[in-house]
Amino acid sequence: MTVSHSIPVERQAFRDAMAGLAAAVNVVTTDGPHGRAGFTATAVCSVTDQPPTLLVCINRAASVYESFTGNGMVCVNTLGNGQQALSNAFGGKLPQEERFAAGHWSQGVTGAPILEGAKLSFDCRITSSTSVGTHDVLICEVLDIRQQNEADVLVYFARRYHELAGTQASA
Ligand SMILES: NC(=O)C1=CN([C@@H]2O[C@H](COP(=O)(O)OP(=O)(O)OC[C@H]3O[C@@H](n4cnc5c(N)ncnc54)[C@H](O)[C@@H]3O)[C@@H](O)[C@H]2O)C=CC1
Ligand SMILES: Cc1cc2nc3c(=O)[nH]c(=O)nc-3n(C[C@H](O)[C@H](O)[C@H](O)COP(=O)(O)O)c2cc1C
Repeated sequence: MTVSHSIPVERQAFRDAMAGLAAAVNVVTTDGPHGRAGFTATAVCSVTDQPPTLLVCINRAASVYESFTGNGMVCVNTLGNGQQALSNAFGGKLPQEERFAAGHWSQGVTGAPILEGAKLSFDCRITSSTSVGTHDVLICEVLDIRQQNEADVLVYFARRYHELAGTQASA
């Protein structure tokens, strides 16, 4: 293996490499005094199970950024098969009303919109955040989990969507 510390990795080379990482697709939502908002995110992962915590990376240039940091509450809705249209709606430049018109919503403990029919929904409170480059890493404590759908999961890999078959195993 060749290791070099002197040659900076170009942005496009990083993206091309990251396109080789398969990731779940999430519609991340918020609501509160700073408005209802949502965006598509693949930069989501588990941090610790005590207390149950996940992270979400959000671009500070996104139109939704102030709503998320201002409200301090998020719901991470993990998409299942057949929900690519929702991913596209929340990943594009559509106004928020048009994004939310693409789905049906309820509310849980945090007030953030819960997507009806999502595979999983994690209702969370943002406990801290750290700026890294263009993004903020939001540390989110999970207050409630809804497992809504046993269907296949939607995966984003090689710049397109895939449906991954199989039921989820429990420990
Ligand atoms: N962390 C970051 O700032 C970004 C990371 N990426 C990573 O590189 C891979 C390839 O990306 P692309 O070549 O753009 O094609 P792509 O087709 O995979 O990306 C689709 C769209 O999602 C956006 N996107 C994906 N991940 C994002 C992120 N973490 N933050 C902000 N926007 C994001 C892209 O900019 C693009 O508009 C992505 O799948 C992702 O893993 C891509 C863009 C930005
Ligand atoms: C598959 C996919 C994954 C994305 N992942 C992220 C992400 O993890 N973090 C992020 O900040 N933006 C991500 N985006 C981009 C946002 O969804 C997009 O910038 C936002 O919805 C549009 O921003 P706007 O409201 O400024 O138009 C992703 C988009 C797509 C299509």
